[in-house]
Amino acid sequence: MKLNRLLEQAGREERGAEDAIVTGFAIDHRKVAPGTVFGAFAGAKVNGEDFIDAAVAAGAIAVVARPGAKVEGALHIADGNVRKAFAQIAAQYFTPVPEAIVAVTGTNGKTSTVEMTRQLWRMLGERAASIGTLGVTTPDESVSTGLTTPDIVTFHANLSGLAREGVTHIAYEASSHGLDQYRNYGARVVAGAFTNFSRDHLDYHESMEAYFEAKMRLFDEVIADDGTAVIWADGSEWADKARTRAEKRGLRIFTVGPEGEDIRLIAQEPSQLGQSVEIARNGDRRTIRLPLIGQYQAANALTAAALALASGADEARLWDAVGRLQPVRGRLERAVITQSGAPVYVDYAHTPDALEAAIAALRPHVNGRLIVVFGAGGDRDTGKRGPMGEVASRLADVVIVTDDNPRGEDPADIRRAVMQGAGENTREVAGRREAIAQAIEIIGRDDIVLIAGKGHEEGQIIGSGDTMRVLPFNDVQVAREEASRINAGSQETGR
Ligand SMILES: CC(=O)N[C@H]1[C@@H](OP(=O)(O)OP(=O)(O)OC[C@H]2O[C@@H](n3ccc(=O)[nH]c3=O)[C@H](O)[C@@H]2O)O[C@H](CO)[C@@H](O)[C@@H]1O[C@H](C)C(=O)N[C@@H](C)C(=O)N[C@H](CCC(=O)O)C(=O)O
Ligand SMILES: Nc1ncnc2c1ncn2[C@@H]1O[C@H](COP(=O)(O)OP(=O)(O)OP(=O)(O)O)[C@@H](O)[C@H]1O
Ligand SMILES: N[C@H](CCC[C@H](N)C(=O)O)C(=O)O
Ligand SMILES: [Mg+2]
Repeated sequence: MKLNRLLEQAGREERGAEDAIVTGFAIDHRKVAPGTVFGAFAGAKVNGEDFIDAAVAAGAIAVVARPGAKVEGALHIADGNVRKAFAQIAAQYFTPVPEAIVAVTGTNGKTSTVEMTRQLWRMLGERAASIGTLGVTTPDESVSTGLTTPDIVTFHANLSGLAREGVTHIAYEASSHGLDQYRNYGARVVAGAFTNFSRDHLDYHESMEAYFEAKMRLFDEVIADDGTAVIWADGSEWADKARTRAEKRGLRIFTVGPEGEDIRLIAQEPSQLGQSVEIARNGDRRTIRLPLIGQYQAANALTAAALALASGADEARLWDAVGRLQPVRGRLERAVITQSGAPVYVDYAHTPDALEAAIAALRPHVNGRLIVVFGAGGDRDTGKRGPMGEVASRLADVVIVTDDNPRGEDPADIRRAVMQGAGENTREVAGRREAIAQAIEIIGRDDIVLIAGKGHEEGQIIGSGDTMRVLPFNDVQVAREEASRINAGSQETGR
């Protein structure tokens, strides 16, 4: 595509050589090829401007950079907001895109909600995909990207690649990091949901207000002018604030939840393998049998239903589809039933609020003790560790604090920080496999084990920088292995 045509479409004033043709986009100079538009971003680790010369030498024909940056040998597209300008131009290049794009933000529930939205669309006969922590999931496959919101080039390339494959509906996860860095800016988003807001990522955002501001970029800038803001309305202060922001922008408001006006959650009744959910919608009451346990999963399912409605789904068939939702990988997933008949669940709770929600989800199903195994990730928000210890210790019966992804930190230091918030019912066990084994060893017939924090993850990240290693580790698999090892051992000893 001609560079000048692209710039014109993006509403830019700059013009390059008449015959210049754009062949791609890159934000890493090592990915520049002849004809690339390079984005020089000032990052957390290094300054992309240091690589402008190298990018031009590799064939970049235009560089999006701050007005003060030095660009020689290529067109300087100067903008004070480099990431946003780059996203706007890239969006003109990567076309077509799916007709219905929706986004989900919030501290917890993004992955679950995008996955459920994808499932609903699929049951309604659409060719749907999702992009998020679980990777890019299409009608045919699932591919990991390593990030919740991929980088801007990967994101746009995926949108247009999927559209070319015939995907018409996409739900993506808008992480606060992604929103803050305009990693998903540019494409037309017809609806966006705000699930909830609580403590996380304060290593990056520094204050709850700054973290909230990053999330609000979804309503302020990402959703299309005529789009819909879906808000989980639970009466919390943050839900109200989110609503005010969406109203200010002039978006259509769709509220769902116990305080919701468009879908009101009236009652939830847990059953053996799921729950019945009573809602009011357009003056009618209806009960949905949801094959998923836990209040939070109902919240995510209803938010997904709201997104489907906001993007034009046929309501006559929607509620039946909600009743057929499948569990999301690593979210209250039952890993194994031990020899004693007690289940072991794996969940991705890695914030105090999520731990509380996961424990609350399982509580109605426990007659004996709820045993929780978890830790906290290294090189991430340190202030959430004590509160996670406190929540688990207060709400579970037995707590085993162990390692998550230690990254660049000493795992003993992380465990100690978690233990600070915990009480008498909590013990510390180094090594996640050993901790899982100990939980399964003490499980009784009426007990339930919850292994929290890593969910679907396939590896354990140890070390950082050049010494970083990812050791294969999946909680579901380890729980199965330990359960069968312990089972075999007890048969041998005749226990
Ligand atoms: C702190 C953070 O968010 N960092 C992300 C960010 O990097 P950055 O812009 O700060 O980049 P940098 O490494 O300082 O480099 C600056 C620029 O120079 C370029 N560069 C760098 C080196 C070089 O040799 N040549 C070159 O051109 C880089 O490509 C970059 O454009 O942008 C990169 C590309 O988009 C991301 O890969 C990177 O994610 C890092 C690896 C990361 O760990 N991110 C986590 C914290 C994250 O984003 N998590 C959220 C999930 C949160 C949740 O689920 O709740 C996510 O969305 O995944
Ligand atoms: N609606 C919700 N309210 C409270 N907690 C929730 C909710 N949905 C999920 N959780 C908890 O948060 C965990 C993570 O869920 P999910 O992966 O859907 O969230 P996420 O927002 O994508 O997380 P991440 O920030 O890591 O991408 C779940 O395993 C569960 O413990
Ligand atoms: N998306 C989350 C994942 C945390 C998962 C947990 N296992 C950890 O490593 O901290 C984050 O980047 O904070
Ligand atoms: Mg996620």
